[in-house]
Amino acid sequence: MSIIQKDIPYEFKDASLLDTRSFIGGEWVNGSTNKTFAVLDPEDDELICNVADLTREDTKHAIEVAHKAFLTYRKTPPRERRWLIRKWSDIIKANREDLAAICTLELGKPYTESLVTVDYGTSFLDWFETRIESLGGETIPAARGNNRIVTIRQPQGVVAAITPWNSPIAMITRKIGAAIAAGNTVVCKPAPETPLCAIALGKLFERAGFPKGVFNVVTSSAEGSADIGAEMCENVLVKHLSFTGSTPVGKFLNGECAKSMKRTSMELGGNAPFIVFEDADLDGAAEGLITSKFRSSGQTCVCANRILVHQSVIGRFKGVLQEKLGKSLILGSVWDRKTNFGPLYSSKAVEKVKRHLEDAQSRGAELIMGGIPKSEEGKGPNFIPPTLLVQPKGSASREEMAFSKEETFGPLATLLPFGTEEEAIEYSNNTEAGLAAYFYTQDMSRVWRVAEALEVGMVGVRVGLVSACEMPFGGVGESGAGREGGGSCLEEYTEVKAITFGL
Ligand SMILES: O=CCCC(=O)O
Repeated sequence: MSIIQKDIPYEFKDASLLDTRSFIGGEWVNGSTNKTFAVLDPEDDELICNVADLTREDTKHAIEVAHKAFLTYRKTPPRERRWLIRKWSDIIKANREDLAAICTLELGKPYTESLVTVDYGTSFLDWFETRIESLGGETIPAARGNNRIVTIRQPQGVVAAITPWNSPIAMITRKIGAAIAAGNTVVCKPAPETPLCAIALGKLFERAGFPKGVFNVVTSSAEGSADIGAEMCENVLVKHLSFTGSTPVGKFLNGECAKSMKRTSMELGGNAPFIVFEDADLDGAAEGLITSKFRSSGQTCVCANRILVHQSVIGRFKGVLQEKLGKSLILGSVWDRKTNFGPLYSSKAVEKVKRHLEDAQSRGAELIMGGIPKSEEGKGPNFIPPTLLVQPKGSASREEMAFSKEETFGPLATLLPFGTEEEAIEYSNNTEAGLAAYFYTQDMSRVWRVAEALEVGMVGVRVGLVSACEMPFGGVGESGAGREGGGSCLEEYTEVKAITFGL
């Protein structure tokens, strides 16, 4: 019998991937209290199912189990770890469609986009697999004479991972895959809105043949999340906390982890500028902006948030963008294969977009397309169409606009005019959250100048999408610390040990 309590237009090939239980030490458990929490379908806010609501005590148990597993797993030869990671990736690929359906169901992501998300998720495992056997140290001639120094890299121990709702597959493979590939064991707490993908990934992990306790999933309600986070920060068996989420929560967790000097990886908020210079290819820039701003309905931390267009081309750019938006984004049921633009994940997200839209309009921005739909338009409670505004020159200061201070995390794009390169850079850097930035120009000198001047961790030059398994993902300032993916992906989850030999 399916655990899903509503009708959906998708038939699972393997309904056993759907489960409401947590995964600890290779066992599927309901938790010590048997309490549950509701998971809702963002498309209509209807109940999907009730999932096990685990406690702090359950989390402590999961950490102990993961620690015990670590004592043997850390000795697994790299070649064997490689085959296990490969197997997990292959099994995920074999279940790609069902996994995408689970993502669509709990995140409201259009099914076709969910398939891409599954592929993005496995790309990390495939990338990590290639790095495992080269995870080595160095040989260093000692300056003091007859000594020789070598370094080795060892896994850290139990890694606790707190993963976000907006990318419930790839953020798990990106964190957990790297930690496990490097020889650690993991306790993962998925977001309360999207626990089902994590549970399904646990099922597929189990089938890949890893030892019990290497990957553990602790599900919890929003109310219980703080307690679970506290256990992860305070438990001395946890050696590394990896978090993707908001800056305030990340700063709090980082502070708590500092008390026991835990390593942390923090992927926090962004507020990405997107700059269209006067010499830009406007077609390319409009396509890049659609990808960057409207991918996942604007719900990623690297989505463009502050859009600057040179005052001499803003009129033309608006026309090109509007035309391309009308043609490229297809709204409809998230289960329809043609749909590529879906609802937001919750009413909380809708409220924020609404607030940013009203704020921009109250400061003089003109609505060009989209806006908050009236309830009788019947597109579902959390749906906001692609929304475009233009701020006329000379109106209220752009620094005062709500989206200049916090990321919208929704499909709202306001075009802001600017005059000089210096002005664009100054406005772009006027944020604590330096995660990603994008710009379009044909001038190679400007490419280098601007790329070097932007205070962010990732720059897209003439591209609207930078995310890739081989690119070090992460930001500067309050957008986080550490990098995920890229060349040092596994090193993040190891400790260097130096061994000095006397000859
Ligand atoms: O929002 C989190 C990360 C999304 C991405 O990897 O592009």
